[in-house]
Order: sequence, then structure tokens, then C-alpha cells
Amino acid sequence: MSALLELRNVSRSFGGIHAIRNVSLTLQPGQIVGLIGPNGAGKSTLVNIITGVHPATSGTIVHKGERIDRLKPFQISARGIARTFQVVQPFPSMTVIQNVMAGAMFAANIRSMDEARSVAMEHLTFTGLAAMADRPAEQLTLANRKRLELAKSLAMNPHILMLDEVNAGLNTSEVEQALDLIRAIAARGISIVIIEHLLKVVTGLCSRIIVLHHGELIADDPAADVIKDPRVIEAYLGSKFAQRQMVRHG
Ligand SMILES: Nc1ncnc2c1ncn2[C@@H]1O[C@H](COP(=O)(O)OP(=O)(O)OP(=O)(O)O)[C@@H](O)[C@H]1O
Repeated sequence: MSALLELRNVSRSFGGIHAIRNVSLTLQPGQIVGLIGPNGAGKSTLVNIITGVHPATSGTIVHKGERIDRLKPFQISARGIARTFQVVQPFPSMTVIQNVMAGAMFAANIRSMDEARSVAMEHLTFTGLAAMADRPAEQLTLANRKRLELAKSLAMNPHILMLDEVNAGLNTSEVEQALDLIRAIAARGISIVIIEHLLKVVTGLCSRIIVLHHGELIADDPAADVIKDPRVIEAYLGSKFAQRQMVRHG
């Protein structure tokens, strides 16, 4: 199967900081991929590189056979690569539906406000926010603001969706509901890359996990293998813990 997205030897520096070092990976259609790593490992930077926010210092990114690593963020999202942000950013004084309409208007085939409203309502229904359509976005709870971020991204009609810590700050039942929604999005054929700190969440959701450490890709394997990988255990918990685990598990 040919890759939907391919990164080849991608690096990004900020002054003397090598935030991403020589990362190569591919994304296939319909996958849910976890992107994990300790604080400062480079996860958000990798998403920022793919979405054009901080272009790569070197390396290439190929999407559906075409290079996209010199495109602007709006050109990349117009190609169907959308993302949510770690800190949710609705337009607070606009209503919930107006926020989603803004995303829908961005998609090329919307011709009128009525059409944008109707598309936005579909996404609000799908994300469970239809009853709140006419409320100001600032009145939403954190869990619903995160749903609004998803509705806004979906309105842009993506086939790749990158989620940056969509579960942070949510309680256990809110996380469960958010995971059901993410699975429903993937079931629509949208490939998902999810940055997530909770390993339990990633292993329950993702078939494949990519691990970054100090900007380097140290694992890109099925979830079951990644959680037993001594390099991953060491990156998270330190080398002494990793040695103890290896002795225990042989
Ligand atoms: N705009 C920037 N300017 C300077 N340095 C940056 C910038 N963005 C990221 N960095 C640095 O790049 C490195 C990787 O940061 P990044 O935010 O990508 O890590 P992360 O894995 O997403 O971390 P966290 O889990 O804490 O969100 C860090 O050392 C960070 O300080």
C-alpha cells in the first residue's frame, strides 16, 4: 500500500536546539497512530512541521505523491491535513456553530452561509454538541471545548487529523467518551495521529505507536511491542528501571 504521508530525514532546529533529528516515517490511510515521548521530546514540533507551522530545517515531506514541506499552513490544511491544538482556541465571543462554520468556510466546496451552517450542524451532531449550537463558545466546559475543536477540524474535511493532547484535563468518563468519538472519526476513514501522555489511552486506542526522545524516533512499532521496548521504558522511566524490567521479563 502506498503511503498517504511520508517524512524522509526530517529535522528542525530552533537556534542550538535540535527539536527533531532525522525523523523518517510513513502514515497509511485509516490508521490511528500514537505519538508519544517525554516532555520536550519533539511531539508538538513534529506536528507543527507536518502542518507547516514550523517548516523543517531539512528533509522532505510527501503527501499523496507531492512534496508539501515548503507549503504554508493554509495550503496544507486545504489539502486535507488538519490538527487540533494542545491549548484549545475557540473564538470565544462567537457561538459554537459560528466557530464550526469558520472551519467549514475554509473547505473549498462551500458556496454559501446556509451551506456552511448546514455542514457545521452535521459536525455538531456528530460530536454531540448540537444542543449547544447557539451558545457562546466561551460558555462550554473544557470537555465540550475539546469536542468543538474536533468539530471545527472535521468541518475542514480532512483525511489526516492530528490531535495534540485532546484528553488533557478531562476526567475518566470524559476521556472514555472522547476516545469513542476518536474511534468514530477513524471509522470514517480519517487517519489520526494522536499525541497523548497517558500510555493506557494510547495502547487502548492505537494499533501503532511512534516514540520520540530528544527529537529522535526511537520506536515505530505495534502498541504491544512498544510498551515492552527497553529503549522506550528507559526514555520514560530512566535506565535503572529499564534494567530491572529486563531482568524481570528476561
Ligand atoms: N518555537 C520554538 N522556539 C524555540 N524552541 C522550541 C520551539 N518549539 C519547541 N521548542 C523546543 O523544542 C523542543 C521540543 O519541544 P516540543 O514542544 O516539540 O516537545 P513535546 O514533546 O511536544 O513536549 P511536551 O510533551 O512538553 O508538550 C524543546 O526543547 C522545546 O523547548
